[in-house]
Amino acid sequence: MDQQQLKIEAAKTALKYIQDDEIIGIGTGSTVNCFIDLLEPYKNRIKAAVSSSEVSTQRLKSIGIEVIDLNDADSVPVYIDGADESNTSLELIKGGGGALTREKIIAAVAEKFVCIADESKYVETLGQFPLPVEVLPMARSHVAREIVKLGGNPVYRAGFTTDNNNVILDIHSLEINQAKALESKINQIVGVVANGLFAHRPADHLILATKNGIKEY
Ligand SMILES: O=C[C@H](O)[C@H](O)[C@H](O)COP(=O)(O)O
Repeated sequence: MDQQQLKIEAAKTALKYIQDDEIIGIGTGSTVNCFIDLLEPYKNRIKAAVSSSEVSTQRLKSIGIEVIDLNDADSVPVYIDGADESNTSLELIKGGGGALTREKIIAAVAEKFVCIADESKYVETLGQFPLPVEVLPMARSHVAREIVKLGGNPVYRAGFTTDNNNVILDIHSLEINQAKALESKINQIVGVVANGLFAHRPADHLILATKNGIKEY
């Protein structure tokens, strides 16, 4: 099985979390796209979706699923999203697609956060994938200098603007052993909107598609 097939297998396994007449939270990225592509037969059972990006919103609408504002959602029982890395505690790095802030907000609201991923995402130590940080444009250089003080190597994601009209710094060369502490430290830098560490709010479940089958944590 290639990586794309593994993503589809992870997405299929997550279908069991769909409950009739409930609002579902939908993340962003190629793995979540596989999940959305499986949702058409469920569209009359799902009450509505809340979405973490304009791209996912369009994809959901194209198959006839209503997307509502998170402020109008009375509850979000389950949130399905991918990740760039997960460690064994289900702490994640997210934001490779730049959707980290809205993803973090939906994950905070959701009762259950189910992460779907192929085996390449499962790591012992977070940080090989550059950590995305969403930053207000005018604070870009300031935040970059502060990140250097924390030992990281920030790289401006040139030509990319988030759905919130901000920019992304991708932090290279971090070995993340204390994810919660680092998440908090980066959040304290003025100008940071959010960072892609999901440690204070890790996933509740991880569906990992491997060449030897599905593993659930
Ligand atoms: O901003 C993007 C999200 O955090 C994605 O969940 C993450 O980048 C994983 O994406 P993919 O499923 O394409 O590897």
